[in-house]
Amino acid sequence: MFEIVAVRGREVLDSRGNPTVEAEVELASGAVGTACVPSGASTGSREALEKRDGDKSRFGGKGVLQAVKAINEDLASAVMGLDARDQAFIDKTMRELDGTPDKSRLGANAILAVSLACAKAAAAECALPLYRYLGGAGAVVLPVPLMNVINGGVHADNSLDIQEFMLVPWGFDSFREALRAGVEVFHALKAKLKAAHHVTSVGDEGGFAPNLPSNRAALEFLVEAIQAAGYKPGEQVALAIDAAGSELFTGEGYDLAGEKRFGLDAGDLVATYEEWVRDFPVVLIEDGLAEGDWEGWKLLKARLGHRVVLVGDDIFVTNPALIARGQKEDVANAVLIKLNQIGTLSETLEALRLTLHHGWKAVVSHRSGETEDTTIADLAVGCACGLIKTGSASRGERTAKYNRLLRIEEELGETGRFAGPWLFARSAS
Ligand SMILES: O=C(O)[C@@H](CO)OP(=O)(O)O
Ligand SMILES: [Mg+2]
Repeated sequence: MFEIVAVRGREVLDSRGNPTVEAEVELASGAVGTACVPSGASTGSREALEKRDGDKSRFGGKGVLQAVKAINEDLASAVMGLDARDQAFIDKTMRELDGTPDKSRLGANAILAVSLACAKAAAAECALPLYRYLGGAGAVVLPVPLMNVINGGVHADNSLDIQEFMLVPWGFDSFREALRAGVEVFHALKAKLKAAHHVTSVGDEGGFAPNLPSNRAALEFLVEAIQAAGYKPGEQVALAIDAAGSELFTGEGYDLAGEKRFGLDAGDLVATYEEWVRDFPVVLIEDGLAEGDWEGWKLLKARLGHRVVLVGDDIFVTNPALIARGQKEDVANAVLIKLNQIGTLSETLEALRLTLHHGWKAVVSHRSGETEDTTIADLAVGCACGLIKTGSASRGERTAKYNRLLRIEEELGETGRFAGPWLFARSAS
């Protein structure tokens, strides 16, 4: 009954109003799995390739009809008849059919959509929720949400250099309470920004996008908002940033243009982060440096690795080979996990295994261009990694993931465990 009998692709829209790919996989039993793929703006150069039509007469060239065609023709005939539970074999078959290292012939967007739809169809046929299908009996850990409440960089039209300022509501007993605290801080932040005559329109991931005079000002606002909402900064709600270092790098140095600081070297930037970590409850820094600056990353790890979670996004692009190199060269202690950076579920699971087995942390992540698809919520619970990054609580494509986690927590009942307390305890020790 797990035999794949039909595969359909279609062009749908993402949260930025750009086209993206959806796939449906149908099994002999009639069970159907549907998956949409997201799309990034601050992409790593070594990410698997998202295929776009380039035909300017449709969506300014961003259409995905070629990827849809690849699903309906090439991928459909390759996976038809296979057992949907054989995820690794299905993904290997699609990879080999594509034949390129970056999945550029058929498109990583096409391949990932089919890969995820297979898993969802198989889970449905097993009558299991996706997180249980992926993670088995141990899938009981609810992740700490990294809530991006101030947007800058390429995700917003403002002067902030740092792409994401996030809340880390970890000092709570349940995901529900942690999310509530994050949302209350979000509202307190809005009131504070308004009172200071800043705009409260939101960026791509639903965080506010004010024109603050400096990155420190953003951190100050956040600490004040945590207090105004009645929480203890650091202990209950900590802070995190994604500097998106590759976007700050000009080829010669790093620019914090909003602060009028230009041509910084890695040492200057690391010193700046050290000051922020000293003065604010910043517990996690993602992409502190550019993807090619491995020496800079080593410096960052040596200086802050003992007390801060240092997450590699563009530098690793969810690629097992790059993660292995990063572990060998000791450049970070955590990895951002994005399904569409690598392009299949199996390779994503391999990246997760490699990361967690090495004692590093993994953060399952959305993209800045998202859809209503909630796969990452189930993946975060399924792999029990304890951390998810999926934006703020003011846009439907982000709340879809949070709401899915609320439902999973309810379903798990007393057996569910929120990761916050042990993450906090480990960082405090
Ligand atoms: O840099 C990031 O981590 C992501 C998601 O927040 O952004 P994008 O999807 O634009 O790469
Ligand atoms: Mg990032």
